[in-house]
Amino acid sequence: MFIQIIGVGKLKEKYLIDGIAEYAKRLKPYLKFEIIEVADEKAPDSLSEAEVVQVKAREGERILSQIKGEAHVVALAIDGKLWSSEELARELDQLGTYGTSHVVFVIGGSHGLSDEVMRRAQQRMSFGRMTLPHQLMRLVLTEQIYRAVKINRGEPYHK
Ligand SMILES: C[S@@+](CC[C@H](N)C(=O)[O-])C[C@H]1O[C@@H](n2cnc3c(N)ncnc32)[C@H](O)[C@@H]1O
Repeated sequence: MFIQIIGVGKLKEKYLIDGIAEYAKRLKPYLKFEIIEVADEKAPDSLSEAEVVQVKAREGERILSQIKGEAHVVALAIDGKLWSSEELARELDQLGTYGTSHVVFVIGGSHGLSDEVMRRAQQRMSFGRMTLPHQLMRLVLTEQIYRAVKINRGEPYHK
């Protein structure tokens, strides 16, 4: 299986870069894994509602331009469906079983994902009702993908 994560903005914090690199390395024997960073839209801190929609739309265009037609897209959204680690593992397993070999997880920028990206997504996954910084979300998601792989292979990992 080929799994991609698309995130907005360049990762800056060393601890996040190192953490993601560690899980990417652990994933390597099991599947093809890639993180794509699209540019974030430079904007002042205080924006009107219309400006926020515009920022999300521009970032959304960049995200959509990176998604291949056949890819199964999972958008990360606070109000999405809550999945346990076992459910994520099962979803990936089922997708693979029924012929979907390319899964793209999409994480929004600081204002979230555009409606266009949400419409492209086949599924919306929530990590709970708390808002996580989008860059930290990349690390948490990468670890959960690794956990899912270990669950599906029945291999030992942290409980
Ligand atoms: C800082 S959050 C954006 C917050 C924005 N107000 C919103 O409601 O989407 C940036 C991105 O991180 C992801 N994210 C943050 N917390 C999440 C959570 N608890 N579950 C799923 N995704 C989350 C989402 O993709 C979100 O678009």
